[in-house]
Amino acid sequence: MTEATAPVPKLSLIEVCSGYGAVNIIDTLSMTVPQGQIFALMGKNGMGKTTLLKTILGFVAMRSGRIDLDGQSIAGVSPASLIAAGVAYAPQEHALFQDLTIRDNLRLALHTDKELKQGIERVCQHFPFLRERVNQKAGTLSGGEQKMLILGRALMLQPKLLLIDEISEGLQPSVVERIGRVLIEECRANNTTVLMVEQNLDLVLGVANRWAVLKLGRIDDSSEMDSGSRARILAHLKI
Ligand SMILES: Nc1ncnc2c1ncn2[C@@H]1O[C@H](COP(=O)(O)OP(=O)(O)OP(=O)(O)O)[C@@H](O)[C@H]1O
Repeated sequence: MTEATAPVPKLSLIEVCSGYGAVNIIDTLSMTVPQGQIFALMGKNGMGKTTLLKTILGFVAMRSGRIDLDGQSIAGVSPASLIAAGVAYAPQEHALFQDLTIRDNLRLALHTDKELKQGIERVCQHFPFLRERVNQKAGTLSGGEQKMLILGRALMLQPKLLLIDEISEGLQPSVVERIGRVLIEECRANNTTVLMVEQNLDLVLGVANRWAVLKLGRIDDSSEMDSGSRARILAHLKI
């Protein structure tokens, strides 16, 4: 009898440590993000969520442990090579060039202008308000509109793995819902895997297949999304 082989996860972290100066912020953290799923990472302020995303991307050095993308170690792989391999990042802050136009901010996601027209069209289908405003400077968009542009730019190259940092912060409920729909559509259309750091529980409950709570640099709890998830997550996040 042949044994069934488990599918290779899109991303796996094994006993990863990273941090700043003498302090480890991420502390022997292990987690697995399955292919094609939306994985929500939650946790109180300062627990290391952004640091974890930056460690995956190589912006913060991994001190020990192992990170695999499609089963292959990404130790020493530059952020630029990861982007070329289909990884995209929608950061929490300082993400846009305020004095560049929306078109030029979107263009920055690409290696060449060959994909520009098609990419802008795809982003404008998700966020139609951008269509009439592509020549406007990004800095003239409202905070919420800028968040949509940040996500749009991360989607320009139809990423295989999308890392998102608190995209819903400060957004009105209808925009949060739109973002949720966009993420679900991208996953269905392109088999995109999403790792999202998120504080908005309704968004997480609406889109995520799995969730984890980060506490002091480690996974404190994790589960597939089910009927008990809401209460469990709330218990972790209460002050
Ligand atoms: N560049 C840095 N140098 C030193 N310490 C840092 C740096 N960046 C973050 N930290 C510290 O690392 C810890 C984790 O920060 P991080 O931004 O990863 O947390 P977080 O869970 O994303 O928080 P939040 O929910 O508030 O965004 C915090 O104590 C923070 O002050």
